[in-house]
Amino acid sequence: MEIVFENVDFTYQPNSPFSHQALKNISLRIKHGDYAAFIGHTGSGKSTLLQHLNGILRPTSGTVRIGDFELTTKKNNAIKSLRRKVGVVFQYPEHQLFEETVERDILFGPKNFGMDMEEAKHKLPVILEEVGLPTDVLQRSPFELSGGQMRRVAIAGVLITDPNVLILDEPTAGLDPRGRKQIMSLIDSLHKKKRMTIILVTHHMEDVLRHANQAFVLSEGELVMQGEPVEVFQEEERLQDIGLGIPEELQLINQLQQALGLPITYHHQSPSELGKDIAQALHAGGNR
Ligand SMILES: Nc1ncnc2c1ncn2[C@@H]1O[C@H](COP(=O)(O)OP(=O)(O)OP(=O)(O)O)[C@@H](O)[C@H]1O
Repeated sequence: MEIVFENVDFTYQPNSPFSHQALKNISLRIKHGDYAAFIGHTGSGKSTLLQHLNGILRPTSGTVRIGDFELTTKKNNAIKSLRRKVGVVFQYPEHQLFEETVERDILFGPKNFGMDMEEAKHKLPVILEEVGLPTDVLQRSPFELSGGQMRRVAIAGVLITDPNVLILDEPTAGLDPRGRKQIMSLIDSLHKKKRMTIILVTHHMEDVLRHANQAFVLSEGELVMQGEPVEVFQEEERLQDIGLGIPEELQLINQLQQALGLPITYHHQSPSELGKDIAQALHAGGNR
């Protein structure tokens, strides 16, 4: 499902003294199977933009196309089928887990969408395996689980409706570094194995660099930069001007390049591979 925004404006409470334009003339394209990351300072419009992707909000003007579905200023009855195909894991999803058992929580979506419940129940073990939870978790209360496990339950609750697009608004907020790494690698595996389009909002620039293939930068409701993360992060000064930084590994590379006058290219290495590249560049520099 390709996602296209064409000249999208969105204003909260139009025609009121509290009116606020949160999106300004946004045009963008996310191809099927992309891993897109949205970054921007707080209040830049990221959540507002995400809410257009499954019809929670509709543009004040302009068009959002998601596959065959067109979201315009007019109301549309097909919104429920869109919501099944575009799953959203909101910020702090554990605040929306409210059923007595994990099983009931995961089955909330299928029930809401009027899906065949026997079929949905049948899928539970597979979905649990995909998100890395044991089956005995099903009869436990969601509130007995760790933060990372609760995020997995929320992701399972979205995956069970079989979406093509998975949207995650700050999925690692409040998790410790280990929990964050686990959730990011779970998202990676969903992207690769299920060939889902991933749309991520995050404040962690390292995660954008390591995982996404497209970065979109919002500032004051405008899309100010877009491209491959490594290209976007080359614009360090522009990013600083809008209150954003670049990942630590790129800062390190930039500093080394400046100090030593040696070219070091980043191409999605693990830290140890990056270390080797730097050592090689230093060695080559020393032999010049
Ligand atoms: N319901 C609302 N009514 C009026 N203004 C709103 C509403 N929701 C958000 N806004 C405003 O719209 C702008 C964009 O908000 P949004 O939540 O999309 O930003 P964000 O980039 O997701 O921020 P954060 O990183 O803090 O989640 C902000 O100025 C915000 O105050």
